[in-house]
Amino acid sequence: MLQDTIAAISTALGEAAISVIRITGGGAFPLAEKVFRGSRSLHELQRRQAHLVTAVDASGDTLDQGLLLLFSAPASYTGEDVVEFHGHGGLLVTQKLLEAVLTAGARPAEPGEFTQRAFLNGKMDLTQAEAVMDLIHAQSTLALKAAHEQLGGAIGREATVLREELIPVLAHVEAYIDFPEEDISPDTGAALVAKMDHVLERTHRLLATSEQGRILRHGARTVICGEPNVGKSSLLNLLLGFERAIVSSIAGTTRDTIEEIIQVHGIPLRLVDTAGLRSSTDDIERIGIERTQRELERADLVLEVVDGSLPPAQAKRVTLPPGAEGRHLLILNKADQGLAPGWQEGISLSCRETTGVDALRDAIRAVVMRAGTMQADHPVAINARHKACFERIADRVMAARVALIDGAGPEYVALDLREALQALGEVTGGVDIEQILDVIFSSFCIGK
Ligand SMILES: Nc1nc2c(c(=O)[nH]1)N(C=O)[C@@H](CNc1ccc(C(=O)N[C@@H](CCC(=O)O)C(=O)O)cc1)CN2
Ligand SMILES: Nc1nc2c(ncn2[C@@H]2O[C@H](COP(=O)(O)OP(=O)(O)OP(=O)(O)O)[C@@H](O)[C@H]2O)c(=O)[nH]1
Ligand SMILES: [Mg+2]
Repeated sequence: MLQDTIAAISTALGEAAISVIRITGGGAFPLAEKVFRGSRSLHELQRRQAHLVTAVDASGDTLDQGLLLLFSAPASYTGEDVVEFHGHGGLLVTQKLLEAVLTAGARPAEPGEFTQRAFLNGKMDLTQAEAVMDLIHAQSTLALKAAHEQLGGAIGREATVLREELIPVLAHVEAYIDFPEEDISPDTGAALVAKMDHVLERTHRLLATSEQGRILRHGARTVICGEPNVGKSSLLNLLLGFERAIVSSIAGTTRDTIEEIIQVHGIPLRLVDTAGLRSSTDDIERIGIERTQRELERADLVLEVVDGSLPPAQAKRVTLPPGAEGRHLLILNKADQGLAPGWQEGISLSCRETTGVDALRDAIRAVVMRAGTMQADHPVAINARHKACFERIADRVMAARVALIDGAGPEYVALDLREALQALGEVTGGVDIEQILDVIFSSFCIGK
């Protein structure tokens, strides 16, 4: 596949020690020849080694001095010829470098285009390409771990296992279409059902990681709620480690919801500070309170804050939406003023003296893990796209299973299995029908 040559600044824009410009495509080397001058001509340069060169613009004026790296296809990130220039990280110098590279004939790369090329050139499957972005966006240790697993091909390997289990089943069923005088014997039928059951089991295990995938990628939605003035914003600031939200002794200080990502024991939490819950006549405050109610409904975790220095009878407790009990923690704040008698449960904590935070972190981990969504020992975590594919796979294999048991005829069973394989191909982006034909005609023996 002949691709045009693209270039981009691959490092963040701004003042930095170093910036990297990447060029990929069939024209990368001739183009680099025009922009980079070294002690030797480019084609003599050792591949995959750093060489000190000078970058010049179209009129030969020096732009920067830096390190040049050449990767010859296919041994590169994209699988094409790749040129990297590592220059001085400055906004203007880097932009001028990119301009020089574009003037020399490259096209500006679209977002993700380097990785897209890596995928198109077979350097990685779709799940690995997705993992590159997960890795960059990871905001917690566990999210990072899951991204590394996926980048290493964990989901692709699962898909391969499922494919290798389904293809012989399909091949077997297809064989009966070609020989209509033969029926699928009960023994064969039972064996095929057993194989489908195994596929279903594996698929469901993968599907069970989708909640974990959502939390790792977007954070567990953690809503801090409670009456005005109990210290909700103080708790947000304490967990964040800096003064994000305004704290004051005036009740009703927080009116809008504030969201920040933190990590607790490697789990990303999307913390939401809310307006204190009370009946209010102030329109703006009322809207804030309604918003809090909505947040509570979609929360993965509710941190209910009360003033623990006051007796429980004086606390107006939050009404939790149905089903939220298991993902709720009560926080008895202001413990520095002494805990009032009567509190039966709850984590005593002082935002002022920063005590009780470790106990809170442990309790948060326990709740998120207990909810059954996070599996610390299972770092694979599918995303929403994978989930849709695996749901279709489970649905189609289930349909094939029913068709087989009902004696619907091999062509119906085959149709469902083909659809399952199609969905499976979509997971990794390698939909390939040839593979099935190959199995039928080479490894599968019909001459019983
Ligand atoms: N300077 C630089 N750093 C980078 C990248 C890059 O493109 N440039 N990467 C970009 O995201 C990541 C590293 N990913 C890479 C993956 C494969 C190859 C590569 O050359 N693969 C060849 C050779 C493999 C080998 O020698 O073992 C290949 O697959 O054939 C390079 C970078 C992170 N760091
Ligand atoms: N003694 C003591 N005071 C605290 C503690 N935590 C917060 N406060 C004080 O309680 C008051 C209210 O704190 P905020 O964090 O603004 O309370 P809030 O729940 O966000 O209040 P609203 O946004 O108005 O709903 C402030 O004066 C804080 O300094 C604590 O642990 N001990
Ligand atoms: Mg507040």
